[in-house]
Amino acid sequence: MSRSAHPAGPRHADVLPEGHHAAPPADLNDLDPKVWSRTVSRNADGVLTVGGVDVARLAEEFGTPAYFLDEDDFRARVHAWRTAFGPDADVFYAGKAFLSRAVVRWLCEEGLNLDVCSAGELATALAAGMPPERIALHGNNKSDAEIERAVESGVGRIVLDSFQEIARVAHTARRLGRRQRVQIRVTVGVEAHTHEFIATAHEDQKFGLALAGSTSQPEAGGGPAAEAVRRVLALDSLELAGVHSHIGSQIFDTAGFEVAARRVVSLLAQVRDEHGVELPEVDLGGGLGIAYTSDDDPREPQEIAKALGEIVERECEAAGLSVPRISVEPGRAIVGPTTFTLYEVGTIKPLDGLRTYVSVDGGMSDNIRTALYDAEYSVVLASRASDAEPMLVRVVGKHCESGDIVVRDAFLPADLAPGDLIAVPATGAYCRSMASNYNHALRPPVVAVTGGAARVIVRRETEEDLLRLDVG
Ligand SMILES: Cc1ncc(COP(=O)(O)O)c(C=O)c1O
Ligand SMILES: N[C@@H](CCCC[NH3+])C(=O)O
Repeated sequence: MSRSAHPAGPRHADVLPEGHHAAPPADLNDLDPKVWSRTVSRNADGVLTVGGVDVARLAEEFGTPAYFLDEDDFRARVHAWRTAFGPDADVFYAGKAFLSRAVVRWLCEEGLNLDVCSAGELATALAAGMPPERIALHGNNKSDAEIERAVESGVGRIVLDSFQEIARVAHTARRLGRRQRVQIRVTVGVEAHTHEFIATAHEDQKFGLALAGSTSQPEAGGGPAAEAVRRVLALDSLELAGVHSHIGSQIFDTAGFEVAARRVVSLLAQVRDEHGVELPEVDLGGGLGIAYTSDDDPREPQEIAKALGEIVERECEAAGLSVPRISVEPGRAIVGPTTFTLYEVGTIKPLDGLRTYVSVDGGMSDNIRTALYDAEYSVVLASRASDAEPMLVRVVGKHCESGDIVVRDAFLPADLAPGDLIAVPATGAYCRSMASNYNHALRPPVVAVTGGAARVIVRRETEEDLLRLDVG
């Protein structure tokens, strides 16, 4: 990897288009602790380091693009969620955000449970030794094979998503001579303030069973969810442990969770009235937001645990119910901030009066979130510090797609040059797990860094990997 000498960059007038209002940060070398994991800093030479290892060395050893995961930060976040919710609640890490065997082992060591939503995630969890009773299986279209594998291996809960699935899980459990613990996924009718594609509790979408009998009576409890409860309670091979609600993802305020908790508790009260049964569990899902840029203001686990605990307690008290065991399923909030993606800068193309396009050696194949959700990211020059003027940039990938954008709007120093390394923070969630081989890109490795040492936990794909699948 070249570390070229840096030619004088364009002048300020070239790099900040006239009339552009976004303000560059006071110091482009700053690392906002909101968006960077806890062991990230710059060394005396201004080079970004994580876990005591500098990015020049990391790039040399592991290449770019690559995801670098701050293991201490991951463990600290897991611990914070575990202690915030305490022994009377359960925290399930949502494996869809990022899953590997190392991650499963860390979760086991730190006492977390795991939410999986496919056979592949379940296989990874079991292969890495997660006790099956600590696994929950999700999915709106679980296959027979997935249901069978889950029941057979003894997962702690299957979250039922449709009437058809109730019958299918019951049938499989009966055939295998098991009594399967289940929850019912309820759609509570909350409009989460997030991107449409990642909001999951409004009525018109594919997940869950609606609580509402009609949209004008969201609290009525006379809808499909109540019917699902009736059906599950009538089946010997199913044990109804509780209800589940997940309102969406990248959510900052707890108001939506409060409404969800209230509606879920109203269903518990109805179940008690109708069936004389108090369901022991309520899962309020995941979805807690993280800081992708300095403008984002995420809540701490402690604050979330307190708010959710209080609302469930209050509602249960009002309904005369004993308080169920609460569980949550954070994915992004645990792994998102732990990781940054390191890229090498290639082509730099200033567009007069607009912005400068900075092309990197990855793109939408390692981070689809910008293209898919208009997600915002930040970026810094990582291989050196610079006191050059700020230049408005768009960081783009190398794919054949004009929407191949990694960071839509950001500032980098105007002396940026090909061969520099730049780092995009907060890429731990839904980047490697949603990575693709578009243009036959090789998916980047995930490298865990701690205590001055780095090790690959998911290796980089090779051309042989690509060709092995191509059997024609
Ligand atoms: C059922 C369920 N639980 C948990 C999560 C995790 O969400 P997040 O990573 O935003 O915490 C998701 C994804 O949105 C989900 O669908
Ligand atoms: N994949 C999405 C969130 C959906 C998570 C699963 N329901 C993201 O990157 O934000």
